[in-house]
Amino acid sequence: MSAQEWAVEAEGLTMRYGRRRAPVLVDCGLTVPTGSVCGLVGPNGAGKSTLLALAAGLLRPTSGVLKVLGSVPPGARADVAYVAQAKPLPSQLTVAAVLRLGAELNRSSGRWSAAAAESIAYEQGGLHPKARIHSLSGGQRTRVALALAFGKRARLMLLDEPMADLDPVARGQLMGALMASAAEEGTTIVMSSHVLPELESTCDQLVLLGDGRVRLAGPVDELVSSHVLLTGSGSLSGHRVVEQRPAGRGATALVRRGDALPPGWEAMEPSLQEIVLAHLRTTGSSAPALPAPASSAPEETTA
Ligand SMILES: Nc1ncnc2c1ncn2[C@@H]1O[C@H](COP(=O)(O)OP(=O)(O)OP(=O)(O)O)[C@@H](O)[C@H]1O
Repeated sequence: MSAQEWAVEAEGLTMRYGRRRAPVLVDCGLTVPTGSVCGLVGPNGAGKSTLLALAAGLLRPTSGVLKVLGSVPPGARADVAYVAQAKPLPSQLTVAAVLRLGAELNRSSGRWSAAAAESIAYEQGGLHPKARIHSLSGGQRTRVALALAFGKRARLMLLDEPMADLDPVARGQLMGALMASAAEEGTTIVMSSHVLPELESTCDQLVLLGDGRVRLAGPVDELVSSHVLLTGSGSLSGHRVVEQRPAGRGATALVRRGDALPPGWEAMEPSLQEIVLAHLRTTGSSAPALPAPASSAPEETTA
């Protein structure tokens, strides 16, 4: 793929908040193809919001290369919509005024769609145009933030846990709108989330961060086909084991697909959720990032 075909590309990306702090992201390399829907997962504190804020141009990397739509952020700002986890909006304004502000701020791009923004806020969301932001619930505020993102008709949407405070109907509705935007307009979507089933049904790319590093990244179908879920017992020596857990009298193990099945084990195709959970469980928790080892390749244990 040429550089133009990556919506986001990072190489050796390192970020620390202050010289004395441990780095939050260490030597991260990843690519997100244009037009893809990419799930960004990782434990609390893994650096997902930091990565999205870097891509939005709100933070500067400590070192390494980060390009968004071919430019160093915030170079492509006009083509990027960013919805932060906190969804900051002017609390005294009405919903209609916020959407007017969105139209004003995006006038120069010529791409603003009042219809797209209003559809999310009013038709689908039932918000009153005269409602003030401070009077809205958390989920309703999220809807306004997403309405702005849809109105912008950006080429890339960077969404930080966009569905976290939405009810199940609203989640389905807005995920549907995101998928339609990706399918019909080729919008690239990078979305952090802890809701794995939601990602499984929507994402074609995945990036898993852990301990400040990219632990797993690539097309979902390749990630699934490169793993096998084994049940049984016996030695897994020589196999690249991601995680092994006791189950009944034997064990289940998620391993990287190799040439031959080990004797005594039955193989199944794992779900994306099983793969992500296994990597998350073996990646550690919300501990601070470790100093950089030599490579950012996915880490596995070998039994
Ligand atoms: N402004 C900041 N100043 C200093 N440290 C920060 C700042 N923002 C984030 N951090 C630290 O960077 C690390 C990664 O935080 P980040 O919010 O990127 O993680 P996350 O993966 O989005 O977590 P979560 O799933 O909980 O939202 C955490 O250890 C956090 O304390």
